Amino acid sequence: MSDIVLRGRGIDKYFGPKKRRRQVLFSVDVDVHAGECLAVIGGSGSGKTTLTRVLLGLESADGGDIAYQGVGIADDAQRLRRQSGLVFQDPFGSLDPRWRIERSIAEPLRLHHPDWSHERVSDRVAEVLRMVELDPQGFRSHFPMDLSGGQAQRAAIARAIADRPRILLADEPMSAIDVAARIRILDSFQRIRQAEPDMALIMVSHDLGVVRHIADRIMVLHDGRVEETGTTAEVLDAPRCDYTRELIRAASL
Ligand SMILES: Nc1ncnc2c1ncn2[C@@H]1O[C@H](COP(=O)(O)OP(=O)(O)OP(=O)(O)O)[C@@H](O)[C@H]1O
Repeated sequence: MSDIVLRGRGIDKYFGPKKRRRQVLFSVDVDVHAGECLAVIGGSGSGKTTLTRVLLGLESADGGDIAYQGVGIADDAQRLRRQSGLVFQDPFGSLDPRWRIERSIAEPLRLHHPDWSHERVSDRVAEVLRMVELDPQGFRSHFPMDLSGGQAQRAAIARAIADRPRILLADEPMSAIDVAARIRILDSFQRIRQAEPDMALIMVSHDLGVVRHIADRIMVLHDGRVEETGTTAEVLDAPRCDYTRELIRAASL
């Protein structure tokens, strides 16, 4: 398989004050390969969000090692932050309500590439808006409040990928969006993956239909422990664990 871009070994995480400390991740091992979509699935509270935040250095781990492109993230957190994009459940939380969409997408580009001309920034904004099927002509001058939830999520995705991240984390990106609008978001992710074949996509999702559609591999978490990891077909069509079978059965109800 392709290169490992992010590797976690023995990741432990605790929450809470000293006396009531509760462990939420138990010695989790995870590899994320360049260019793949790794889906992280599991019941509510199983640790999906915590694991992905720890992997990207947004939260500290209490045990274990995480390396980005072979370098421990404790020594180089800045580089990982800069080379990762984040998409969350609520798109309006990622877009400043006072800014037009153009500015929300352009701002990180200007920050990271002070040498880029106005035209170059503007061209990249248009390019990423087209990737998520938002016509730059109209949408670049809209404010978030002018957009539907699905459009706002696609604008948030455009913002997250504008600077060509090596890793894109999408945490339940469709769960707050109407069912009818979800397909365009999935299409946007597919288009981005084609345009950026080395970018790794880590997708946290409850929706096994979405996962089957987009993921190459799946990691199943249960109460902070890895139940199984395998290709999408292995995990969804021939699960090895009872817990995975339960998740699949529940999803088909
Ligand atoms: N900041 C925090 N402080 C204390 N406990 C936390 C914090 N964040 C998460 N937890 C706890 O850690 C456990 C794992 O939470 P996490 O959000 O990672 O699970 P999840 O699988 O993403 O859940 P969901 O699918 O409901 O979003 C849960 O018991 C949660 O209550």
